[in-house]
Amino acid sequence: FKTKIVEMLNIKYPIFQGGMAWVATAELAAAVSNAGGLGIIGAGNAPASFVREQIRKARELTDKPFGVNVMLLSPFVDEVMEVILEEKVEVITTGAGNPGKYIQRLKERGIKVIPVVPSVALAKRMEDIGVDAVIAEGTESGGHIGELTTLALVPQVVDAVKIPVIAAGGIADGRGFAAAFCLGASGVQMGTRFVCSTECTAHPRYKEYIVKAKDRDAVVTGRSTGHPVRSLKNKLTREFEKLEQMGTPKEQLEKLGEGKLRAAVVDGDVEYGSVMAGQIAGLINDIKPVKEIIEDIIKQAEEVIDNLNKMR
Ligand SMILES: O=C(O)COc1ccc(-c2c[nH]c(CNC(=O)Nc3ncc(Sc4ccccn4)s3)n2)cc1
Repeated sequence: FKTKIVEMLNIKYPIFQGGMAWVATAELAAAVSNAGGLGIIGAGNAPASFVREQIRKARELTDKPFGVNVMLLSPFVDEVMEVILEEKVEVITTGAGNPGKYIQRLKERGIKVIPVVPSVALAKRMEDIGVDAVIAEGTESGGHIGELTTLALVPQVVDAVKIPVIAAGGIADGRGFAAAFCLGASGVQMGTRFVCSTECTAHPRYKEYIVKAKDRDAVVTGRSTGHPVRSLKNKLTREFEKLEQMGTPKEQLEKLGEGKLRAAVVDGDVEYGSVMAGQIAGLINDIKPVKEIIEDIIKQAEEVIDNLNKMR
C-alpha cells in the first residue's frame, strides 16, 4: 500500500492511530510506529509539560516517525504548540478547531500539519492555508464528532482537494481499510481499534467495555452544547440525555462532562465516566498487540481486494 502518505511521512503502512486525549500516550504511539504505522501522542487538554514528557518518552521507545495531536479546544493549546516547535515533532494532527493561526510557524520548521476536518468546506479552507493532508473523519467516530458519515464525507473531500485524504470513523479491520482506498483515501486513521490493544495504557475496564459493546451502544450526547460527543451508553449518557431533554443550559451540561473522560480512561469508571468510542466498537471483540492488529488488517485487506478482483 505505497500511497502518497507512506512516502510523505516515511512510514511502512498508511495507518494512523488517533491522537485520543488521555489514551494516546507515548507507549501506544511508539508501539504503532514500531509496527509500521504512524503513532500519535494525544495532547488532549494536558499542559505543555505533559506533552514534552510524552515526546521525550516516545523518542526513547521508537526511532520511527511519530506525531502529536493538538486538540484545539484545549486551554493550553498555545504553550503546547510552542513545545511542538521546540521539540521539532515531525508531524502533527489537529482536532476540534481550525489550526490556521499556527500554520505559518509550523511550516517554517518543516513540521507537517494534518488537520481533522468534518466537512468539505473546512477541507478546502485547510488546503488553501497550506496543510499537508487532511483527515476526513466521519460521524461514526468516537469523541467530538461532525455530522457526515465516512462513506459520504470521504469521496466528497477527495474530489474537493488535491492534497492526500486520510479516512477516519468506523474503520477497524481490513474491510474498512480496503473500503477507504475505494473511496479515494490515501490512508486510514483508527482510534477505537487501537484502544483495544495490549500496549494501550487505558484502564482494562475501559477496554473491556468496548469489547462488550454492541452496534447501537455508541450514542451521541451534547448536541445542544455545540460539541456533540460519541461515547458508549452508560449512566452518564442517560443522565446527559435526561438533562438535555429538560433544556438544561449548555454551561451546566459542559460542567457535567468535565473530567469524565479521565475518570473512564484512568480510573476505569465506565458507569459515570465518559467512555468515548466509535460505532465500530461492536466489531471489536478482542484486545491484541498493535503489531498483530496492523498485520491482520493488511492481510485481510489484501484478501478482500483479491476477492473483489475475482468477482469482476
Ligand atoms: O470551523 C471551525 O473552527 C470548526 O472546525 C472543526 C470542527 C470540528 C472538528 C472535528 C470534529 N472531530 C474532530 C477530531 N476529533 C476530535 O477532536 N475528537 C475529540 N474527542 C474528544 C475530545 S475532548 C473534547 C471534546 C469536546 C469538547 C471539549 N473537549 S476532542 N475535529 C474539526 C474542525
